[in-house]
Amino acid sequence: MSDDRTEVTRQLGGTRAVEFDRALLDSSHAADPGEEAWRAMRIQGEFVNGFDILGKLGPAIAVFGSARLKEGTEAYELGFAVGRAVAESGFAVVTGGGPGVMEAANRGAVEGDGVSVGLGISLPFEDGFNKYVKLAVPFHYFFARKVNFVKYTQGAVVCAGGIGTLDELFEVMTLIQTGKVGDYPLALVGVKFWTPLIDWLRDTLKEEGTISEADVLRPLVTDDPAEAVAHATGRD
Ligand SMILES: CC(C)=CCNc1ncnc2c1ncn2[C@@H]1O[C@H](COP(=O)(O)O)[C@@H](O)[C@H]1O
Repeated sequence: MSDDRTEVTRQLGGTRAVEFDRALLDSSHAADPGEEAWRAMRIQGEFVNGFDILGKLGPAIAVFGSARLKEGTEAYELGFAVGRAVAESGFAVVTGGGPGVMEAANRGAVEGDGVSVGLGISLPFEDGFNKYVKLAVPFHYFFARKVNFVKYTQGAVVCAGGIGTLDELFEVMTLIQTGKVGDYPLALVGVKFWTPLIDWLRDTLKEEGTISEADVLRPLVTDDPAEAVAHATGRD
């Protein structure tokens, strides 16, 4: 591993940090209550570090997408085009800093001469930041990281992904629906990928009365990275 990679992996905290995080959510309450109290300080530190670094970022767009869809897939190509278009629009690209579509978007940001940011998460099986992240912000807690994603971006482009991507999409949709964030445009890239989800929201959730039409209509769904970025940046 190169020195750079060693450094970013170190920033993510290594194995010990992963064990600490599991301990936070351990419902057997085996931990010493005194230690638990100190864990709260560590969480606080994560917010302080994120706010300190990202507060100086300027206009930025979040790009969410699969950790597993690698170079050679359509999703990677789209992620790259999205990252480049975000950078060329004068916005920083903020991803989860990992592999797959996140790497593609950071790579596009570098290609577009833009600011390339990764909000990394320490995971038992992950490998540090992808090599296109130029500003690396390490997190140990998903919830602290999600606050920083939304707080420091003005909109999001969501590419094809799995559980993590859906978590990020529904986090944003919940915050919008409940008025916790105001104007935060959302664009979904990949008509074939996202249409079944939108149909399910409309045909099942809206039909059952658990969401409203506004919730269904909110995200733009497109195959065109330029259109997605114009929407997320509020320039459409
Ligand atoms: C190969 C592998 C699984 C590595 C995981 N390494 C990761 N590194 C950084 N962010 C991640 C990672 N896994 C999930 N995420 C977060 O969840 C989303 C991707 O999860 P998924 O692949 O859709 O479910 C990303 O937008 C990212 O913010």
